[in-house]
Amino acid sequence: MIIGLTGSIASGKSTVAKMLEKYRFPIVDADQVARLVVEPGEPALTEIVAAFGEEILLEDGSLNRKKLGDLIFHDPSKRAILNGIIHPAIRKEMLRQRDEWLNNGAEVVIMDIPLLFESKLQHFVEKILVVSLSEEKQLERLMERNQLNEEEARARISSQLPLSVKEEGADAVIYNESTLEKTEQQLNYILKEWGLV
Ligand SMILES: CC(C)(COP(=O)(O)OP(=O)(O)OC[C@H]1O[C@@H](n2cnc3c(N)ncnc32)[C@H](O)[C@@H]1O)[C@@H](O)C(=O)NCCC(=O)NCCS
Ligand SMILES: Nc1ncnc2c1ncn2[C@@H]1O[C@H](COP(=O)(O)OP(=O)(O)OP(=O)(O)O)[C@@H](O)[C@H]1O
Repeated sequence: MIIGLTGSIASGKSTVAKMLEKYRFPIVDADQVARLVVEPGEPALTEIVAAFGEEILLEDGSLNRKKLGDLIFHDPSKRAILNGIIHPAIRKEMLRQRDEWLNNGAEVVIMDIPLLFESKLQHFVEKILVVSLSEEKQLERLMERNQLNEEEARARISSQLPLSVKEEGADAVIYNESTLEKTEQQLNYILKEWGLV
């Protein structure tokens, strides 16, 4: 079974993915793949420089992620340009990793895809698990984790679809509002319901 794990920025996908590792389910992580495909020498990085200029690189030739983030989270047209360059490469590598796990005999593969709904990738997966929380808590955790001010954090949140829309498209929802123990209990319940543990 292919499970799509999604949510919104800082809703707790990586936290839930870590809990899933305990069950030894293989995980394909879109954020990790997104870093791989922009390493120096990769064609996507060359295209990013062509679109955003040399000043998007750090002195060592690697991508200045902070600078690119500041640009694309404040400007939908720049975000669309970046997505157009990078998403095809991310998708290709994610499917390659998924197929590698399946060919090696995995029965369950978790695909952690933050933009599953925004990029209309529902057909990639058989079940969709959404990690949700209140916007208040999301803002608090995002500001804390990324050391952002409120305006920067709100720009990132509003560059994605509202969690209410994602919950409607989910097969199951985890509310990651309070303790990690409560989150893990919900996860265990869902895995049992789906016959996976
Ligand atoms: C803009 C970049 C360089 C900022 O890097 P940074 O290290 O600050 O953030 P990181 O990559 O850890 O992403 C954090 C979160 O931001 C959100 N996010 C990232 N890119 C986007 C996007 N294009 N649109 C909306 N939300 C996004 C996701 O929730 C993601 O989990 C980076 O996010 C990026 O390359 N984005 C484009 C690729 C992409 O769409 N990734 C999302 C998963 S497919
Ligand atoms: N139940 C919880 N209680 C307290 N802190 C939490 C809880 N769940 C997650 N966090 C913290 O909130 C932050 C966001 O969680 P996490 O990194 O798992 O989100 P994410 O959805 O993977 O984010 P992104 O989309 O940015 O990759 C992290 O700093 C994490 O440690």
